[in-house]
Amino acid sequence: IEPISTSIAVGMAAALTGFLATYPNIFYYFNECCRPEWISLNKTALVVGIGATLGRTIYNYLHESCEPKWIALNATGLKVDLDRKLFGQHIASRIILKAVSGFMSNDNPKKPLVLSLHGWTGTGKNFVSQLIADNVYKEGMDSSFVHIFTSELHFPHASQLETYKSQLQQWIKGNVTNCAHSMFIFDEMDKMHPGLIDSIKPYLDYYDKLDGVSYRKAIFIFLSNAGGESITQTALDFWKAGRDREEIELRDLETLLSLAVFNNKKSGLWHTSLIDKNLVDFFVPFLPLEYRHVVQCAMAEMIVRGHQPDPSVANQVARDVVYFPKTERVFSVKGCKTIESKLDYYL
Ligand SMILES: Nc1ncnc2c1ncn2[C@@H]1O[C@H](COP(=O)(O)OP(=O)(O)OP(=O)(O)O)[C@@H](O)[C@H]1O
Repeated sequence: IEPISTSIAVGMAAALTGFLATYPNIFYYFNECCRPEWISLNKTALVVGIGATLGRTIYNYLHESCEPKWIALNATGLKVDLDRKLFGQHIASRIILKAVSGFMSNDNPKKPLVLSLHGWTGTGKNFVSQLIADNVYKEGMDSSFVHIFTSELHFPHASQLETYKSQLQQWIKGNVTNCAHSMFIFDEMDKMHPGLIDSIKPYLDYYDKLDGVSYRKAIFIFLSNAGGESITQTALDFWKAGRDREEIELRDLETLLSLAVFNNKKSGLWHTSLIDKNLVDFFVPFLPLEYRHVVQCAMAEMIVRGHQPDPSVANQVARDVVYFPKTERVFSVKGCKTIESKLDYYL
């Protein structure tokens, strides 16, 4: 390299850079990104963009959506919950686990899952619905995809039947459109107007789509006391015969249940075609609860409240409960329903 020309070249480059530095606009003329006000504008846009993306990510992470992250069956969890938390319901426990696991593992069900839970008051029908919700939805009963209807609360006036019908249909359609894996619980189903039950019938059927909406991944749970008396009679017959309650099988109750529920003209269910169209997948009987189950409920409640479970307190609570029939005093009149409040008195 020739030293004189190199020095001249370096000197000229330095002079040109110095000249350009005193006239920044010349550079901006060719490269507009570097103008200071644009730099600050771009910086602001960048910060806003990153903020928005981050915000959206955090929102999606924390806010429940109709995604597998939020909705997926924990089959082991459901089994454990049914085994450990639900007392005295061996038939219901078995059917529920089989029905829910089978349905949730099917990617392409032909129809929604429809369960009809029957039995005496306080025997665990609402409780089981909660256990199902807890093991399907991350948010459990608080999930925005779990919906509860109570006949007397939501549909109190028979005169407004037509309004209720269209509201209920819109509500179901809207929610299933929003999330196919929605769950609908209808409490006091036997008190629901037959016309209203009929209005939801299309959603329970084997349709691929209705008005562009598929209902096949939804879960419908109907709760009622219908059939409770005949279930109780069977349990009492077993007790009188000295037979173990766990020996009672679904087939011992099925016929009785259908006769009691579907031949009972006072029952809302009887008037509907839900039954003869076979839209209910499983009829689930709940047995009346005995003294020992009430003790178990009291013990469980103590644990829930963070107390050391005390058998003597649990027995005191169970002794305070009313049992029927009057002579035998085998089954708790209110099941485990009042145990929670009774416990306040003893703790
Ligand atoms: N079989 C059971 N095992 C454990 N706990 C139970 C059982 N049955 C009832 N309980 C307890 O009693 C409470 C009330 O029961 P639940 O509401 O499930 O009764 P239900 O059968 O739905 O009654 P109803 O027909 O009057 O609505 C539950 O929240 C639960 O704590």
